[in-house]
Amino acid sequence: MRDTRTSELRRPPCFPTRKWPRLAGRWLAAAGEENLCERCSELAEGEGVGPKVSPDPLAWLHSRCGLQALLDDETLSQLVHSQQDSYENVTNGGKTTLAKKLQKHLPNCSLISQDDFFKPESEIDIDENGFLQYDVLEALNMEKMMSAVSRWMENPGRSEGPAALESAQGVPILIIEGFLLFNYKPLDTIWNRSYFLTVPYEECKRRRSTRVYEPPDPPGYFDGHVWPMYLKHRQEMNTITWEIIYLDGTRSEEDLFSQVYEDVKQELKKQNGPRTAGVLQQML
Ligand SMILES: Nc1ncnc2c1ncn2[C@@H]1O[C@H](COP(=O)(O)OP(=O)(O)O)[C@@H](O)[C@H]1O
Ligand SMILES: NC(=O)c1ccc[n+]([C@@H]2O[C@H](COP(=O)(O)O)[C@@H](O)[C@H]2O)c1
Repeated sequence: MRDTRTSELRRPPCFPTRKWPRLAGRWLAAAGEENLCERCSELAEGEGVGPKVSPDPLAWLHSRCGLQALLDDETLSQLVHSQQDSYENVTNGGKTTLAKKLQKHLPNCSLISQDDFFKPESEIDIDENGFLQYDVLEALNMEKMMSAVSRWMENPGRSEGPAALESAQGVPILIIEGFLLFNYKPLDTIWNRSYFLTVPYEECKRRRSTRVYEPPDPPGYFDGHVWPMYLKHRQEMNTITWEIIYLDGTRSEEDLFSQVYEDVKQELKKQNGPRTAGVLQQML
């Protein structure tokens, strides 16, 4: 394979720029140039490799030219997934766990969870594979979530329970946790601190497989919808200009809590007034 070839491939939008040439090179090297038919070679050099959200450029090439993929599914799957090790993912990253622990330890702290604002199943779109499209902003009633944020801003602080009375002296803090916060423009200006929990593909998939959503994930849902949507949303986050603190979600719950707790305390020392912090998970 000529070295120049990978640099000529157009990067699918779902891959981070810095990783694309290496990934493309490894895929093509693994396929072997002799395995690419003439039409696929033309496509690779001309139109670019890969549909918008597929981690599977070779299969895409062959589907475009009418041939079947020459690599069997298992080999292709291993290849594709071996590239994801360093990818961050968002679902099951430990957002809720961390956010609840912070709320417990920070005085006068309120928590809003994006998960509470999913639309009913009857309003969720379905794609051509029959997958319900839950991992998109359109699946969430974001206007309702924004109303909850506005209500907190108008009257910061917890209103419920004796704990609120005990901690009423503390600076009001609002934690918003969710898997699609930084892609929602109306929230862009409200963050005082932004955290993004990341976990590698394999760990994310493992954690997701132990979790039961309503409705439960059908077979193939993680690779067919959840992961591609995550990659797409991460790509969109490339334009964000404010500081996001990335946290390795494979660290222990205690470690993660200590780091963010200390950081929030430092932030509180610097400024007075109501604070908002976003804990963006990771997906699922
Ligand atoms: N730091 C961690 N290390 C290992 N597992 C974790 C950690 N934090 C959370 N988990 C586990 O991962 C799963 C998802 O956690 P959760 O907090 O609900 O994630 P999210 O809100 O990001 O979807 C749960 O089973 C939880 O016990
Ligand atoms: N709460 C619901 O109604 C519902 C239903 C199906 C899937 N989900 C999943 O929830 C995930 C986001 O929540 P977590 O970040 O807590 O995992 C999405 O990946 C979505 O697929 C939620």
